[in-house]
Amino acid sequence: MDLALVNARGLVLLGCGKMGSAMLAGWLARGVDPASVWVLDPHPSDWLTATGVHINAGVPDAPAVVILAVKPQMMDAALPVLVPLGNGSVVFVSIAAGTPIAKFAALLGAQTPIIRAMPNTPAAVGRGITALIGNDHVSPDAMTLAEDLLSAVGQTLRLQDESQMDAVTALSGSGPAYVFHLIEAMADAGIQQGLSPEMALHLARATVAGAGHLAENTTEDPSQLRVNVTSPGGTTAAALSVLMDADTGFPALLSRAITAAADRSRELAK
Ligand SMILES: NC(=O)C1=CN([C@@H]2O[C@H](COP(=O)(O)OP(=O)(O)OC[C@H]3O[C@@H](n4cnc5c(N)ncnc54)[C@H](OP(=O)(O)O)[C@@H]3O)[C@@H](O)[C@H]2O)C=CC1
Ligand SMILES: O=C(O)[C@@H]1CCC=N1
Repeated sequence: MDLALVNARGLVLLGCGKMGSAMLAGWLARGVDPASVWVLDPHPSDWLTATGVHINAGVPDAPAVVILAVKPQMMDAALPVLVPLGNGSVVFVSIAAGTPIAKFAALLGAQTPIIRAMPNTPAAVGRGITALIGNDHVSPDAMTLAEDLLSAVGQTLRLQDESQMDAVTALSGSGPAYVFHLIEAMADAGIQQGLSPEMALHLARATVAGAGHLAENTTEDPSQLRVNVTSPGGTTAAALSVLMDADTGFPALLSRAITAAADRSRELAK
């Protein structure tokens, strides 16, 4: 990561809630100097205060990068304070769902380098994945800087077209919630089968975490991994006949869920 540039010119973080604090924790752990970070947030947490970053203080004239991490609905109210940094060399990186680059260009100035990014909450443990795309004013060095920052909290992936962002938001941005709900649902089903709540949650959490780790660390694709669990005529086959039902199984359900999320992302753009 180009810490020298961030540490020399500064990083401004607008909004330090769940995603902002997850990313900030990663940057500080990777050597970003707290004295080079300016955070704007109306209700700083105890954790944020203890980091030693500047909080709600005047921001530098030309920081290396500004990260926009407020809710999409708050952007109109929150952004005006940063308009003086637009139309210059300061790179803006927005992680707001559904908010197009054109909206930031309209608010910050048409010449502003703007990157739209979509991270996810496993960033809090350095295991996020962030998709990015920038406008024509983003130089290769600026894109690399944004990628370096976001790779401090996980993997990064460049998009070819901003229109892909709604699907990305629906799949990987919101996706951790689907997996957490899977854990909840598996645990509840285990309780129905007679396990204690503690044991059911323990088994469900470890199973999802272990399966995710295996899926990421093998050359076999997920469908083969599924087959590897499934003995002919056995218990897994019985479960999969329910989960793979064309009308009521996982594929149809997740298709509906991800379509709803992508549609909501498109709505937020309006
Ligand atoms: N959570 C997630 O999984 C993901 C979220 N995102 C995007 O990240 C952004 C932030 O989401 P998330 O972290 O979940 O939301 P949070 O509500 O946790 O964080 C937003 C933060 O912004 C603060 N804030 C509100 N108004 C202002 C303002 N005027 N100036 C500065 N800060 C302000 C809020 O303070 P207060 O709470 O006191 O109002 C809060 O601390 C959203 O745009 C979302 O779409 C993207 C990917 C994943
Ligand atoms: O729910 C949301 O709108 C945000 C964007 C992706 C994850 N959380």
